[in-house]
Amino acid sequence: MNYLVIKCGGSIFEQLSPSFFEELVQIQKEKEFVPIIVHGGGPSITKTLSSLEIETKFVNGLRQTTPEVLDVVEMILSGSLNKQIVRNIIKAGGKAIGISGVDGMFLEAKPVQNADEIGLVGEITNVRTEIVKMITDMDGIPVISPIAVDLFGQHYNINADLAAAAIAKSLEGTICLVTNVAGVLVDGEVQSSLSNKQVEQLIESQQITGGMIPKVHSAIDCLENGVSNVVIIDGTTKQSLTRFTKGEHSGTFFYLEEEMIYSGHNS
Ligand SMILES: Nc1ncnc2c1ncn2[C@@H]1O[C@H](COP(=O)(O)OP(=O)(O)O)[C@@H](O)[C@H]1O
Ligand SMILES: CC(=O)N[C@@H](CCC(=O)OP(=O)(O)O)C(=O)O
Repeated sequence: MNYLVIKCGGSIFEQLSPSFFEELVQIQKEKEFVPIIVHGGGPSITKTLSSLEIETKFVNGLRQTTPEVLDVVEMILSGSLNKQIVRNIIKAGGKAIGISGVDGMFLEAKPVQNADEIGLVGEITNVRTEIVKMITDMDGIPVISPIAVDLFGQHYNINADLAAAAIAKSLEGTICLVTNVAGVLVDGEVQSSLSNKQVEQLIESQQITGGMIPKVHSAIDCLENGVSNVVIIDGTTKQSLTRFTKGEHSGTFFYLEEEMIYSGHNS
């Protein structure tokens, strides 16, 4: 099976047109790829937190998550946004089944290393792929919200790019990170491809910041762990998904740059 993990960022929810979901349903019908949606929802979470007068802070693109914040994150991601996407797929003629990483312990996690600083943010330790396979075997499109759980029933907030990467790695699929920019920009120019080394340099020089950091880290992590095709594309451009599945180049592709091995010889 050629699983295609499509991560939809919260940054584009408002701008995703019905044609995006029609393309998705068409891709599923053509059967070359088995699509799986993983979604974020950062801006909606921030808006709701602000209406509740709860402060928002991000550390390297990850939300500082107190128990109070986590309740809001789960309500927005696994509640309204997940079901909004399910309904949009139904409107486009598809069958979608929405779950969060908590359901069936689909995404198992442990606290991140810097939990002292960022709270209830998790690192995924196990993906129960049989759960999405059950849905895709029924011709459903899984729609996954990135909340994870541990064996004690504690839940965790997971950045959606990192959740999508964990799922793509476990399924040895392809991953397409759909966002609100045309790709990774450097001095205003879209980079058509970037290597792991260039990514680190661009983070270091602060050309890549905020929400783009977990995205590029996920991209490289995927490549290093068996995912062959990783791209960031613009969800606001028509046909962006279809073009990707047809092998047309848009957005930013990623590749691994091997260490240069000195092959000189002494004479
Ligand atoms: N070098 C960069 N190129 C493009 N976008 C960048 C870059 N550095 C930071 N960003 C920011 O990252 C944002 C995308 O991340 P994010 O807002 O988390 O999106 P999503 O909700 O789709 O995950 C862009 O809208 C832009 O503001
Ligand atoms: C730990 C962490 O940062 N979780 C994210 C989950 C949502 C997300 O990733 O949404 P986007 O894809 O729109 O950025 C958050 O709380 O915002």
